[in-house]
Amino acid sequence: MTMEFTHETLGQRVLFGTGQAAENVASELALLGATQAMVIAAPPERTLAEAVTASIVPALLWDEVVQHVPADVALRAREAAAENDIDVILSVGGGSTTGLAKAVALATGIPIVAVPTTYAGSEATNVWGLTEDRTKRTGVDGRVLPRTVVYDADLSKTLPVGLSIASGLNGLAHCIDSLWAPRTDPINQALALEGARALNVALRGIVVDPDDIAAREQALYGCYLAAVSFASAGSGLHHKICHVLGGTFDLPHAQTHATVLPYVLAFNAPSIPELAGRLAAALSHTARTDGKDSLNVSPDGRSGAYASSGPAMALEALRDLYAEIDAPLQLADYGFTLADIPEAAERIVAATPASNPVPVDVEDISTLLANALNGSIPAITAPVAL
Ligand SMILES: NC(=O)C1=CN([C@@H]2O[C@H](COP(=O)(O)OP(=O)(O)OC[C@H]3O[C@@H](n4cnc5c(N)ncnc54)[C@H](O)[C@@H]3O)[C@@H](O)[C@H]2O)C=CC1
Ligand SMILES: O=C(O)/C=C\C(=O)CC(=O)O
Repeated sequence: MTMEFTHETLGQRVLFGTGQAAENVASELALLGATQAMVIAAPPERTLAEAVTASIVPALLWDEVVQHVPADVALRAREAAAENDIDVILSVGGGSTTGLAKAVALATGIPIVAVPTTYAGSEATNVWGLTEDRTKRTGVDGRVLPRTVVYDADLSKTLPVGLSIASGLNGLAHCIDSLWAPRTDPINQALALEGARALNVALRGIVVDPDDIAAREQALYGCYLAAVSFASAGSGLHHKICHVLGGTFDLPHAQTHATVLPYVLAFNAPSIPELAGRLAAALSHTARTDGKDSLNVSPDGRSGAYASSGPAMALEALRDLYAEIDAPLQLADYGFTLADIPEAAERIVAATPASNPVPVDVEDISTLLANALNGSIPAITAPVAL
């Protein structure tokens, strides 16, 4: 099989160290020559933000953070940045906080130093999102890619287990969607599969002991790889579904990603059997912690022990993980209703990339959403042609 692709790697500094966020933030701000910072942190993350900003330059604290970044919230933050001569934005929080920092950077070009406290991964992408008139718009712009990411596993220890699981599955969704997204290639697939392996190990560890720092570190490592693969491969069907559910129906981001993922995998996996086999290996509960494949799958996934049954194995492995970590399974739990399906399906089909490995129509998406509404993941029954 020949290989031909164009791959772009984003330039970013990553400082990874448990218990080292304050020190790393101070040194990164000094490196940027910052004189006046805007520290964006939502009220619940204020204590975390104070801990990591104890020894930095003068700072304006901004705490109006709203999920999916409503346009009016972004406007107020941009005005505050301009009025206060801000020359660096420091975000301390989840994807919503990073997202607001990106909205300011998009308009001003001010560099961001991101300190993530969830596993959403926004800190490692050049993707921005803004919501207005019940519609979430996303775009790609180099100005929003944080200059530096400071990862510190201590900061996610306070994330409740349920949210840790949902957020980690948001990361896993980046990995899985990257296997078929518009710019998928062997490099971002490799990053995505290693990200999936790390997140699988991490989430199983966090449910057993939320204070397990090694598991929290694996989660951050996995979510970074997930985000890098997603930024490179682009938004596939899964992200398009979640953007409609979040932007138009205001469903919670991480929980929506977590809930929808198995349904999208069941839909697309039969069309990517080799990659699905490698995904099954990555998600195996016997996956090795040293990153080496514990199952017999060849580099191109074709001649492995179960490449021919890869799609069913991948779905089974994902279900096994979901059962073990008590993952969310139905959209009804988050306010989505049967009456919402027609509008959602129309919007999703209009947004889905033509490159999706399975063509989608309104009927397919309505069925997928109806299954996700009530928590019935379809089995993969169709024979897979190799
Ligand atoms: N542009 C991109 O590449 C990406 C953007 N996003 C965006 O990020 C947003 C969702 O981000 P999430 O992180 O899922 O949610 P979030 O940032 O809204 O946080 C969820 C909740 O967790 C709390 N929280 C955060 N860190 C905590 C901690 N360490 N301890 C205790 N509580 C904590 C927050 O206060 C909030 O109540 C969405 O708007 C989504 O569109 C998400 C992924 C990628
Ligand atoms: O859906 C995701 O997890 C990734 C991208 C976005 O959420 C886009 C955004 O709103 O920032």
